[in-house]
Amino acid sequence: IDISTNINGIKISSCIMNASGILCCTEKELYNLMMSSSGAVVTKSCTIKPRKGNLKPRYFEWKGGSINSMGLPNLGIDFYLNFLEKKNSKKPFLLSISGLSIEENYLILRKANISSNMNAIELNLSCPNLLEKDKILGYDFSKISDFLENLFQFYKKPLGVKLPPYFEDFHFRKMAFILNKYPIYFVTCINSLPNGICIDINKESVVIHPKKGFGGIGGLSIKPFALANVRKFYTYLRKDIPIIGCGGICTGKDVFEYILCGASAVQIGTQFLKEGIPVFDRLIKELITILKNKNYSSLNSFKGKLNVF
Ligand SMILES: C=Cc1c(C(=O)O)[nH]c(=O)[nH]c1=O
Repeated sequence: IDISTNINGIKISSCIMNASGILCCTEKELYNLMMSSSGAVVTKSCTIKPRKGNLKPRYFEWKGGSINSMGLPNLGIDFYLNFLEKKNSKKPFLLSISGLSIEENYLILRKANISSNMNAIELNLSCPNLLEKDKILGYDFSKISDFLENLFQFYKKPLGVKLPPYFEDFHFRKMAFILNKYPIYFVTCINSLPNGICIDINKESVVIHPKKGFGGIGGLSIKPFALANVRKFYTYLRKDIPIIGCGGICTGKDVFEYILCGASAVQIGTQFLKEGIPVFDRLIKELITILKNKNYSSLNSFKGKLNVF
């Protein structure tokens, strides 16, 4: 049973990897991922300078998943480029970047343009936890269009994008139309659902400190929306743009559902934080059991073949 995948030439031994942001910020975390069964290593979205992130509590788990307003804590682009230079592993690395402004993204990309050891950039267009005033870039179609137009003038290396969830067909068509104009290496759907709140009824309060308790929702409860985003982009994107699914994956069955919707690989966020490194071996085992029972030999046997009535 082959559960490897190929993202535009990047061969990934197992289609299951970590999601950006989860246990992938420090040298130790990146090393652990590099040595794990995660098919690739996705780094914490980085900025030009190190950031401490938001005040705590900034993460909370509930039965439906997680809420976070981390505020982009990371060690800065130079740390991640340096880690990539000195790593001695063949495992693919996706370097996630999330500048606080278009200009900062250009600065970071110019630095990344020099590095040879990363397999691709995952350009985060969907951080939901910046200041109230900041819109989610992924929802500003004209800004994105201009940004990508300028970006691809100078950035010629593999680059994919991480998108926020969309909910209307028009938005999927609009975003796919923009992305289809560029050499986009992959699309990761979705980032957390923006600006939810979770409540503690004993304290009669919100559960996280930043932004009056509003934060990105991840985990189990967002899976239906994430599957829908994968399916929509699988329908509207150029066939040569692979999709990486992300959102609420807890079991091998969930992984199967994403591939059925058209994903070529998946990323594990909240469940990875809950379970740690062993989550990858468990999901691989569960997925292989499902493929065996269904007599499928590889992902291509069923990828995108979701039946509709
Ligand atoms: C990069 C910042 C992000 C963060 C964060 O650092 O607050 N949380 C998310 O759920 N998604 C993000 O993209």
